[in-house]
Amino acid sequence: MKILVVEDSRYSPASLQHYVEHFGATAVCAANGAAAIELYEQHRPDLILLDLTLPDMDGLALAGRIRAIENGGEWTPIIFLSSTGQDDDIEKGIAAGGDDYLLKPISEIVLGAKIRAMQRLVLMRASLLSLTRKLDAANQELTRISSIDNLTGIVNRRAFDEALSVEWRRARRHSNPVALLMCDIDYFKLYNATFGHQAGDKCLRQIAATISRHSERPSDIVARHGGETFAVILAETTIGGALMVAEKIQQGVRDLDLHHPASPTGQVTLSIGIASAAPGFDNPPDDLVLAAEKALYRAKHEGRDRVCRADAA
Ligand SMILES: Nc1nc2c(ncn2[C@@H]2O[C@H](COP(=O)(O)OP(=O)(O)OP(=O)(O)O)[C@@H](O)[C@H]2O)c(=O)[nH]1
Repeated sequence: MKILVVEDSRYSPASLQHYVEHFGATAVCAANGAAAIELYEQHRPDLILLDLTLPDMDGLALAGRIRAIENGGEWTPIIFLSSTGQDDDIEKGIAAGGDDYLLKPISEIVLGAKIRAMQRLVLMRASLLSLTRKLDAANQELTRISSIDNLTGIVNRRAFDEALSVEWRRARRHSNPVALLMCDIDYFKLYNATFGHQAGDKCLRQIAATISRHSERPSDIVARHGGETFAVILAETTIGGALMVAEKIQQGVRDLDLHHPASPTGQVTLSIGIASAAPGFDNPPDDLVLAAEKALYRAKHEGRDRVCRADAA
């Protein structure tokens, strides 16, 4: 334990330092406020013993300065040393950010007891801080896990809804369009029936990776929207831009050359519905989803393995 001892050494030569070291702690000594601040910044002690009367500044003011320097969540116990022990002094000391006080001349036994008590608090606080940090990390991991689809590793429907809503509001602020792609694997039921569920899962992972690879901008968000349906949010993208991305994705899937004998093309293909809209105050993001879904439905209806566009309201 490191203790910063701040007192005018002219009046109590080295005795406090002696006591502190007697308790197995390391003493760092300052004879005035300016030196105390410097040593505090340099050593970040575990405890401060602070005389109320210093040659260059008031002990109360120094306590306030130290509290102002501490980082958020940091807290160094301060014990004031008072020669009067008047209620007023004590009250002011605690109000200035102190935690306890000691009456001068200092009793070695009382000092030892207070150091032990503060040490307990410091240890408790450190373990609380470490627990809080672990809890924060666990919470972050939980949030990450709860937004990821287990099978494909891309974001899930819940995170998609959230992301679209955030993007929608951002686009409204900047008067930008938002585009949405709804990509659905053709005849996937038959794929599962032909090759089994495990092969179906593998196919879903490959399609997710291919869609992600061709959604190149950092702001593009690829999500698993449902069983074999994937959604792509494209920020600041018009219907023309969305069409280009959709065609790249389709080509990427064709290039995978996944054998699908039950499909008329003999390959795994995608049908894609695209929509783009400029968010206003009276068109919710659901309208964009609906428009892209309608376009996807048309792509299916018109024979699959194609991109259909719709203009959202
Ligand atoms: N292997 C696997 N299959 C899934 C998963 N989620 C959904 N499916 C299957 O995806 C199939 C989707 O079938 P449908 O909605 O009839 O669509 P489709 O057979 O692709 O036909 P179209 O979309 O009209 O071309 C169903 O058989 C689901 O069981 C999954 O996580 N893994």
